[in-house]
Amino acid sequence: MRQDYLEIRGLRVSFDGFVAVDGVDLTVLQGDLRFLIGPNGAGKTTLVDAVTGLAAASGSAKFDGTELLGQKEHQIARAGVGRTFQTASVFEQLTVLQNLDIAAGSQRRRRSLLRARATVPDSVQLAMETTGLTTLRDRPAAELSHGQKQWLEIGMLLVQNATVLFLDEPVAGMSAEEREQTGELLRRVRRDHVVVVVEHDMEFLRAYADSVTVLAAGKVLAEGTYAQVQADPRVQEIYLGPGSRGPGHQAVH
Ligand SMILES: Nc1ncnc2c1ncn2[C@@H]1O[C@H](COP(=O)(O)OP(=O)(O)OP(=O)(O)O)[C@@H](O)[C@H]1O
Repeated sequence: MRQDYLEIRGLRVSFDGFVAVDGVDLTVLQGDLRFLIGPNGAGKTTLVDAVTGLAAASGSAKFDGTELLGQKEHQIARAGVGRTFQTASVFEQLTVLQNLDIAAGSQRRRRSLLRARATVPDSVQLAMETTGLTTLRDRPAAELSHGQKQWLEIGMLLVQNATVLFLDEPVAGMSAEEREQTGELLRRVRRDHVVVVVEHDMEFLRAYADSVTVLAAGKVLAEGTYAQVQADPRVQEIYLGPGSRGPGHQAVH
């Protein structure tokens, strides 16, 4: 079976002379649930912004042979690269199904979109099953829990045929049960997606990360399994250990 991958080489982003991402190389394979961690200001969000067309960057970021840098946001989305934001950007007054329909670019006219429908496109049905939202399909998004909104956002990426998923702190603010369900959801989607999770929650990371990349001051500080990076003295010093600027010391998002 073909295995998709994202390949970032020499990625560099600067803001008025301040280098936020400083020559990052990162390869993420389909099936490998990758977590991207590091202190506040390490450059994690800026890296995601660069690859998804929100920040100008130099170097290279390729997916499926396509160079993403220099392309517009919508072109990058069409190339199969999607992201979520910490604050879910779903349409609150529309139902789960309607949100997914819109994300799928359904051609149905607005009036028919707002009417209950007899059949649901396969891609939308599959996304509801994958995210566990099938029984909530006719609920307005406003009535969903924080966790369910995050899953809906992931579902919206799936129906857009995103193959590379960047997820920004998906479990922030979730209950313990929702976190576990999110972990299981990520395990399901990693099988046929390239998944990069930006996260500060170390318990979640320990439970679900296949591999971890640690960024610090715009550079890759360490990479490996959770156990490997956790044991790395440089990571201890900068992020995980006592006295570091690590997760125990993060501002609450
Ligand atoms: N638009 C911008 N203009 C100027 N500086 C910026 C801009 N965006 C980010 N930065 C700076 O770039 C650095 C990296 O920020 P970034 O948000 O990528 O870090 P992060 O690792 O995602 O941090 P956090 O964990 O707090 O989200 C920070 O010093 C930040 O202040």
